[in-house]
Amino acid sequence: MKKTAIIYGSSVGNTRFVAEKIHKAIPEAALISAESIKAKDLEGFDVYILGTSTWGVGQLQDDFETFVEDFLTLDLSQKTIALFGLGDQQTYPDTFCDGMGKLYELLAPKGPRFVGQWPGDDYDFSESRAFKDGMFVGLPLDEDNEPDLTDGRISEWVSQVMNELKL
Ligand SMILES: Cc1cc2nc3c(=O)[nH]c(=O)nc-3n(C[C@H](O)[C@H](O)[C@H](O)COP(=O)(O)O)c2cc1C
Repeated sequence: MKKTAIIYGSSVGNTRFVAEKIHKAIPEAALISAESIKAKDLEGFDVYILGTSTWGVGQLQDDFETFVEDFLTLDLSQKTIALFGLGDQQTYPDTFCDGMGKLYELLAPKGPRFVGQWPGDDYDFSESRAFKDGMFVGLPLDEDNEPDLTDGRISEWVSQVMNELKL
């Protein structure tokens, strides 16, 4: 398997909880908290699975915001990136998982290959910066309202990402 890092930012633990589940599905990957890592220590990885929750109104999680500034200094042109995001579609239907969308917008100009785009049919939201050209840019998860759907979504998404990585 390509050398893979799962990197997450989490304020009250939901994104960490989900990152641990993704790690269970991909145990060969390294699991890293965004608050404890410098970008230069991540240069040796081929694939980054990046997860952030959304805070404020549509903002990146705090640790992830600091991390991503540093991460953007890396050459990402030969790297592959999969995104996952935590949000609350009931309380924030107009900014659902915007943090993941913002993350995508910051990374896209650096030219990585993105995998793990995900359909929106199964969600109930009005607007999301993470929903582009009819698909989510990564996997949205809602631990506040739909925790029972998380395991199934992760399992399907990880299979999809693994298949895309073989292409
Ligand atoms: C003050 C506050 C603001 C939030 N803003 C948003 C938002 O704009 N969009 C969204 O989808 N979720 C929003 N959320 C929901 C969180 O992203 C969600 O609870 C998430 O699971 C938290 O993950 P974490 O514990 O990993 O940080 C907000 C939650 C709080 C408490």
